[in-house]
Amino acid sequence: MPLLGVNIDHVATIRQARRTIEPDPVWAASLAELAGAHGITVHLREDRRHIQDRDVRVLRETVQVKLNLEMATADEITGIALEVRPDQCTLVPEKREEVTTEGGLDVVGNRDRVKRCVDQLLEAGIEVSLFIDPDVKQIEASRELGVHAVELHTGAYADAETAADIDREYNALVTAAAETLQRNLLLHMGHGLTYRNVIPVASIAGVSELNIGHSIVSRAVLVGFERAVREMKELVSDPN
Ligand SMILES: CC(=O)[C@@H](O)[C@H](O)COP(=O)(O)O
Ligand SMILES: NCC(=O)COP(=O)(O)O
Repeated sequence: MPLLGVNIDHVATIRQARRTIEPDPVWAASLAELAGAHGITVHLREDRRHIQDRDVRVLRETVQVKLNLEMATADEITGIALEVRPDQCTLVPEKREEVTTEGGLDVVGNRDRVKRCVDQLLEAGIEVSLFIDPDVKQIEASRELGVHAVELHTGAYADAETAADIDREYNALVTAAAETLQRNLLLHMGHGLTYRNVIPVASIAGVSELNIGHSIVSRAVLVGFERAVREMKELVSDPN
């Protein structure tokens, strides 16, 4: 059974829409833990559009399950990771103008830069995972860097619309999963997984960690909406 890492980035997205203090992703992490999450994932983007430095530092103090920090290979962020020491760092590509992480890290094309970051993290005793497309060349390049795991980007599968496209992208994940396991790398997967598309991915043999965020936060907003309105209505209808 894969472990569930809950990505709480988009709790912070709602907070940053007003640059206020709520909702606090630290509280969301505690609730996720109480609900049985095996891990908490946050992506400290260089542009700080959602998760902030303070969140990562407080989460390091409060999270009792695995804390997974997603990060670019940038020196500034690597410095924060080395200071905060999450249990795991997942290296991801970043583009300022993207809405979300569009593709996997190009480990083949950026070997030296990725290696420099990986080496520093491994030396500090932090587990390292590389967020890559389901591509055998990227898997092999990841293995050569001595990382613990790869996280296969499930976005193309999640975005596929026709049955043929879904099948093709799913088969690519299944093949890449087998290639990953053959190389004795831990197999993680994530991005764009939802309540509708997760079951086939969770069923892939050997997947040990799924990181899921946007869909959980989206559902939380809706399943909590009625109660939130009721509670506000009680306050305004009976202010005394
Ligand atoms: C790397 C990844 O797949 C997710 O963490 C995703 O990056 C969430 O953050 P964004 O939606 O800001 O990309
Ligand atoms: N690495 C994937 C992740 O952490 C969550 O991605 P998403 O579910 O928010 O698309």
